[in-house]
Amino acid sequence: MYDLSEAETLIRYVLEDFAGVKRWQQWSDETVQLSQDQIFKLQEVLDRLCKGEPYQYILGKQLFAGQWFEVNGNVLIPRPETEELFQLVVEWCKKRSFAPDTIIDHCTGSGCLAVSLKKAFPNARVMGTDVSEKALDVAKKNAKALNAPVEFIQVDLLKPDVAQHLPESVDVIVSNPPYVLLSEAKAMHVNVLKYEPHIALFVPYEDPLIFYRRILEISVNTLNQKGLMAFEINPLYYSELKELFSKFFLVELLKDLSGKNRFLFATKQTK
Ligand SMILES: C[S@@+](CC[C@H](N)C(=O)[O-])C[C@H]1O[C@@H](n2cnc3c(N)ncnc32)[C@H](O)[C@@H]1O
Repeated sequence: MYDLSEAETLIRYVLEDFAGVKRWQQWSDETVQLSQDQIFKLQEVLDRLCKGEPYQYILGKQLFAGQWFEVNGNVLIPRPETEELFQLVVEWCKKRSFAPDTIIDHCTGSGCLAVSLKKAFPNARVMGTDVSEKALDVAKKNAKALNAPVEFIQVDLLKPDVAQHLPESVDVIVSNPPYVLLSEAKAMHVNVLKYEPHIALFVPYEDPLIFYRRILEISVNTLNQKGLMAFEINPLYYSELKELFSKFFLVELLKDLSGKNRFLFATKQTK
């Protein structure tokens, strides 16, 4: 379901992208005559929308941190919470006048975090990892289109040999890994389940901490003293995650705009 302003924005994008009706034409009093071909394209879009396909997959793009990212059914549609994570990481660094040299984004998907971080810290070496080759294809396209040289590598974080592919010293590690249990699926929107990649949503073995434990394991010795590990988390497991990371790091939980414990920041030094 869309609210009124979302629906209006969507209609404007659809008119522009699929029927070639420019923004100024949409605002002017002039009548725009659509061709048969344009009407056919609009009908096609309407059919897909009526079936519940997310408009981002239909348009093939999503705005994230002020930039358009290409998306398709092989990548999760970047969420506003993840944009909040990006902003919080940038603020954290700026507040400390910390210019990271090396940044890793695990489970990069569309590359939205990795590419945005490269834009925010152009001098940093930025890497993005993902198990899905098809997701990495999208991430690479986004990095190229947005002129953000990011190194993308295919790794399965759950396999033992991951560390050898990663730098030995890292300043910032971010991740929005899969964090939903299959048992939570019934509470999810049917269109998310139908159209978004399940590998991006669900944890294997019904283990909600699996990716965090693994990223912690491969990063505990490589994160620099002044560095930051920042995660998007499932608010249902914030206390277990806090306990896990507190064994090695100073931990701060941050809330998202809807007031949920959505982000975990782990550092080696005092705030
Ligand atoms: C929640 S999505 C996040 C995508 C993107 N970072 C974002 O925030 O929009 C999780 C990503 O983890 C990847 N993934 C799933 N299992 C993985 C594994 N075993 N190793 C590495 N990446 C994995 C998925 O392919 C997916 O792109």
